Amino acid sequence: MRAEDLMNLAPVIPVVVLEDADSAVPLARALVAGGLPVIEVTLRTEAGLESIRRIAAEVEGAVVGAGTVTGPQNVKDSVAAGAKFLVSPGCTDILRTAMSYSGVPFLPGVATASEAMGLLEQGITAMKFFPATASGGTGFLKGLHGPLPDITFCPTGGISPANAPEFLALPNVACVGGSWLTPADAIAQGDWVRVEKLAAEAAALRA
Ligand SMILES: O=C(O)C(=O)C[C@H](O)[C@H](O)COP(=O)(O)O
Repeated sequence: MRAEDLMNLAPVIPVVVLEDADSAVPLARALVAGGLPVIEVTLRTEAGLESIRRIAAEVEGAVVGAGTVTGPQNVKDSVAAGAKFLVSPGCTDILRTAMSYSGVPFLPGVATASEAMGLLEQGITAMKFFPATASGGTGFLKGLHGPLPDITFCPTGGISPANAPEFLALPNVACVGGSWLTPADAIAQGDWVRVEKLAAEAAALRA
């Protein structure tokens, strides 16, 4: 699968931060049931890799990937755990090389025209735009579409149900990412019904 194909699977990629790997499977099931099969589990917490492992092994229909990938070891560990894609907040030469050889699609993070051009020079055309609202939001993406029409973005960082439609309407946006689908209190309470409802609302953002 190419990164572009991954981005077309659903309008929203939930960015999930898990403190307890026991929450991973029911949480992922709720997201998939709501219509969001692509799930990014961040490596920010100790439970991240184990959560990826369990979702990859147990949740039918889920396409689980790793977020907060910042170096080659993260790439190796994530793929070994079963990650089907990789997402990074920014990109360095070392990280790009590791992701390129990972065998799975990846979305390297960029926030400037030069960063995007650096990746384009390497043949990379799918990128995360991060942090999206703080770095110029839809105005930035509209501006970049003129000179760099071949890049497709997944804006993440500051996206909400309120502003997601504006981003999704842009020709160079295939999907958005966000943490709003999996609120920390819902996870702590095991409120999977709420997570499924949030996912269903997000899935309907692009009919
Ligand atoms: O952990 C990572 O790899 C990141 O790059 C950060 C996340 O993508 C954002 O934290 C999500 O942003 P919010 O939806 O505004 O919470």
